[in-house]
Amino acid sequence: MSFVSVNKVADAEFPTRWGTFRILGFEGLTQPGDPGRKPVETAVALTMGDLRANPPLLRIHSQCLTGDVFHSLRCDCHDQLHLAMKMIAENGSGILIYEHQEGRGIGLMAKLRAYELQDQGFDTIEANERLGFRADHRGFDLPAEILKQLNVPAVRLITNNPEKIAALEHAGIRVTERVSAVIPEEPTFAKYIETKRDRMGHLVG
Ligand SMILES: Nc1nc2c(ncn2[C@@H]2O[C@H](COP(=O)(O)OP(=O)(O)OP(=O)(O)O)[C@@H](O)[C@H]2O)c(=O)[nH]1
Ligand SMILES: [Zn+2]
Repeated sequence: MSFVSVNKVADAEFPTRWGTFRILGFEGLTQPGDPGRKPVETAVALTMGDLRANPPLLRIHSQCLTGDVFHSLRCDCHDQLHLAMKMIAENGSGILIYEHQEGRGIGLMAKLRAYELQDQGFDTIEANERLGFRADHRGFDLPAEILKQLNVPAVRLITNNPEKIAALEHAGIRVTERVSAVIPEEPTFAKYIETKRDRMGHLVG
């Protein structure tokens, strides 16, 4: 287990365009000596409604400053984030965990350098590899610990990424259903989606 402890540090009302959530702040203290990990990792959970009746809808969203804030059309992140919030609000309950794993965990500056390489014709995986990274540096143990704190043993996961399902199951959270998170494609991110489908096994198209 990579976390010594995970603590809820805040719980407040959170009105949004799609409805009123609660916003919860979590701090996870990582195992000392865990290479490449910050001593404390944080994540935010937006929750709505009763989380215990059925396996709730869950979205784990990885930070994408360029998509989430600037609505970049290099990727589908912005629309996926808002689709998930809308789905949860329409369902009346669910959880969105927002993790600071910018650029699939390589960080913002490295992601921008990967953009430069993509502009030269490399796909997202090749660009990461040329910078000395793997295709994906994320782990999903913090969201799994947060779910345990929330007494949520099983979820209906909003994702196209089978790795997220495997990671949650491995961490002891049952995924009873996958809910698709496909966004209408823009020409500017067609190659991004194609690489996810053809090289990363994402369930799109
Ligand atoms: N390294 C890198 N990361 C990117 C790039 N574009 C977006 N990202 C990051 O990719 C992450 C989102 O991952 P995706 O592969 O789009 O989707 P996913 O979360 O694995 O799967 P879904 O649940 O289906 O959305 C965010 O952390 C983004 O910052 C890129 O060009 N290079
Ligand atoms: Zn993005």
